[in-house]
Amino acid sequence: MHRILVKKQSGGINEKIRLASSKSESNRALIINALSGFGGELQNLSTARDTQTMIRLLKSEDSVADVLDAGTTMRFLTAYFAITNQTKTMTGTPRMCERPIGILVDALRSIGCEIDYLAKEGYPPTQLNGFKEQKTSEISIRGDVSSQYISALLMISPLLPNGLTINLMGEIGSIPYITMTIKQMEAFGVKVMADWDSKKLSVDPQKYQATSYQIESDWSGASYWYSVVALAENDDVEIELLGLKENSLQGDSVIVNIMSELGVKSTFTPDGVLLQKTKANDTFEWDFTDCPDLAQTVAVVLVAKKIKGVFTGLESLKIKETDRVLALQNELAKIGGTLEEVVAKTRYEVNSGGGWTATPTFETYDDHRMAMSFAPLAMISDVIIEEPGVVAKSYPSYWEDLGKIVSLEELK
Ligand SMILES: O=C(O)C1=C[C@@H](OP(=O)(O)O)[C@@H](O)[C@H](O)C1
Ligand SMILES: C=C(OP(=O)(O)O)C(=O)O
Repeated sequence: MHRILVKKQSGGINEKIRLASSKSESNRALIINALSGFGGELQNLSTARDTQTMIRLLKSEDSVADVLDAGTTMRFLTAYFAITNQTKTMTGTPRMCERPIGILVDALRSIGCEIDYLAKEGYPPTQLNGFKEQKTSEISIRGDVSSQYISALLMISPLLPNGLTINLMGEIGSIPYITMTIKQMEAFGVKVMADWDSKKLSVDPQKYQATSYQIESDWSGASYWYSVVALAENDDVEIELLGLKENSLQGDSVIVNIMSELGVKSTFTPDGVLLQKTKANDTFEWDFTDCPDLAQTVAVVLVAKKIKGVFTGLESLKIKETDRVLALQNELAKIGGTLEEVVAKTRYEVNSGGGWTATPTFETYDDHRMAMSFAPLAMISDVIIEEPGVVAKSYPSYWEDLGKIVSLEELK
């Protein structure tokens, strides 16, 4: 078992951090570039394991594609391999094989792809057996389980001989990730007709144009730096995050607004964004439907700063790298916090108790965001993070970067 001690940092901070690149943008650019014939030039591709896995599997001629724990890689490659008529076994970690894929498989089957389940109906591993002819050009798909199914279908749709119309059913989660997909498709010369009032996305048959594409830094990764500033007890704290843009494709850039209520002022600079301390509100309410990956960051900040919170839109958290609601409940308890479901499956309250005295040790549940959300508590006390290597999924240089402002010690 590996553990890392993150030592309390109470001094002033004046630091510039070059943020890691976005794995979400990288994985879309890689799929779209592959569909354009691999002719483009992708700049600032992420070093995240999820992206490196995508690169490896796009090149591999192996009949088995093991995506490890990468959700986008699983969903995007399933659609990509299916539609490009490749025979592949799609698999991943035990947790990946508990993350549903049935909605995507049903949609691909109705379009004309041959796909079998190799273990449990609705879940990986799957066997992709090719695509002969398009059976339909209009499908309906639930929008409340994962937007990744919709992004996966959108990206392959220009290649379908009759194009594709996708009717989105029910609530739609993670919409900014769908618009990110659409904008990246457009950057490669493809037009998508999106009618959000009637929840209809249509794509005519078209060719992607290979192009040069620059990937932005990662706003989800930026959120942990916002935590550092929000939790700092010293007012003399300034961190400039390099590589971020105000007009981002990433919905997680909403962290700017969230943290403006929790004690962090953002000022955009020519190189990125400057974070400074400001006063926090006493209460906080947010709907995370559009930005599920920020929920852990914000929950930790609320408990540590003793700000009472109300969270909605957490439905998808239970089927991510771990059940993030349960993981948060377990670990927040170690700092006197609670995340309580007050209205079944919709409304949660975040409360804080008396705080903590001994050095807390946080488990990470094979979830990079658990490690990265809890480590900034070092602005208040020493903390120990178990299995710190989990950060490799999205932000491999997280500890190296954090080490610029705090002392880290590997424990046996
Ligand atoms: O499309 C993407 O890049 C992602 C979409 C989101 O998933 P869901 O659509 O399953 O919420 C998000 O949580 C994930 O980290 C990345
Ligand atoms: C949920 C995440 O990723 P994925 O679904 O792509 O595994 C994440 O990065 O927080």
